[in-house]
Amino acid sequence: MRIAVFAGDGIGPEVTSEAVRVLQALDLPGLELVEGDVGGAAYRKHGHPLPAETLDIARSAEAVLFGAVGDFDLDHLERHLRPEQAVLGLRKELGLFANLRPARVFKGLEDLTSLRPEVAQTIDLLIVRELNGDVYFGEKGMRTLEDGRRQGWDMMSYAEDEVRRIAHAGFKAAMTRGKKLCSVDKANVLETSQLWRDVMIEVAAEYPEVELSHMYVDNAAMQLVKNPGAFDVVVTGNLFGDILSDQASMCVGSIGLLASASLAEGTFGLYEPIHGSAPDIAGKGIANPMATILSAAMMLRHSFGMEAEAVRIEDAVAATLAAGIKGGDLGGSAGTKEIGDAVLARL
Ligand SMILES: NC(=O)C1=CN([C@@H]2O[C@H](COP(=O)(O)OP(=O)(O)OC[C@H]3O[C@@H](n4cnc5c(N)ncnc54)[C@H](O)[C@@H]3O)[C@@H](O)[C@H]2O)C=CC1
Ligand SMILES: CC(C)CC(=O)C(=O)O
Ligand SMILES: [Mg+2]
Repeated sequence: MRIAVFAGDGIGPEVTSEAVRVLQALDLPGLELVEGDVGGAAYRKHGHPLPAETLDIARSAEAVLFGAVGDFDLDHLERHLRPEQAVLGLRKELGLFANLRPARVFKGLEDLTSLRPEVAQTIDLLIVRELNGDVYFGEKGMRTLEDGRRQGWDMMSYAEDEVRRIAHAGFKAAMTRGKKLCSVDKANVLETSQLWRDVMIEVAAEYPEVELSHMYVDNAAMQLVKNPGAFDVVVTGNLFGDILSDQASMCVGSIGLLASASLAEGTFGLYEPIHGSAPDIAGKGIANPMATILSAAMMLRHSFGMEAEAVRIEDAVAATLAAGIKGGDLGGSAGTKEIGDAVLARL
């Protein structure tokens, strides 16, 4: 079990080390953890946020456990050298086009979410976000116009095959869950979204058991707060999925709880919390490591077929929360290590 561990910046190393402790406690056969530099930390050491040796480590592994990247002190750098390029680069280079972001309410947190408890407790949804296209990877630029105004642009585009493969990922996920797929787009104004919608309808014919619906992204943001229990699987593009998943995290209590898996066709995957490097709390030992610990559980399930071990981790996290052990993000006072200890004790 060769796992690449890329902790990154800010709270990345703090939350990743707790997830690593959990993996080590499981006594997994042949577990081998290989660390690599990413993000601002890698830029400071190697002059690049995603050095070639880091990419090699990822390619030599069966899975990547990723913390977070981002360093406001490096915002002056040219875009291709900024820390965030590490995670974008890994997603692109490794062909990780499907980003699975589950959100459900843990027992004991029903009244801590940003929703009414009776609304919050209905949430059990999965956002399937396309991860290799859209405005993040389209042609982009900045120029100064003749009249001196600056103009910036980022091209939004999807090719049919890119939509088709994420559509299949969405329908397949729906088949393992409640068989409802809501495709979120902005087809009333965007050509990209019209193509997206056309392809979703075409692929739906291969999954007659799944009920496909369509929703504009602005309405989806509203419904996520009004009636989140109505969603089962949401399939959407890179930008909309990025935004809606942060929103979904607050519907279930905190961004410190939302895990993710970034997948290609096979069993290889990159697993990371959905949050960033949180510079505002970095170095204080107060970040919630649960999202990263739950990402490790997703890794065991998907990349190594270890369902029982994944469930053990998820149960230990749930039991920790049910016992009232919470970080500051959930109104509690437990620190990063204390939460890690509590999860380990319950394993
Ligand atoms: N995948 C990645 O590596 C990502 C990187 N970023 C980068 O991270 C940096 C910070 O971005 P922000 O917009 O501030 O987003 P962020 O997700 O890092 O933080 C947003 C807010 O949530 C809080 N938060 C995040 N994770 C938490 C945790 N585990 N426990 C408790 N509180 C937590 C933070 O303290 C902050 O108030 C930027 O450089 C950004 O580009 C942002 C998102 C994802
Ligand atoms: C660098 C960003 C695109 C990362 C992010 O916000 C995310 O993937 O959720
Ligand atoms: Mg995001």
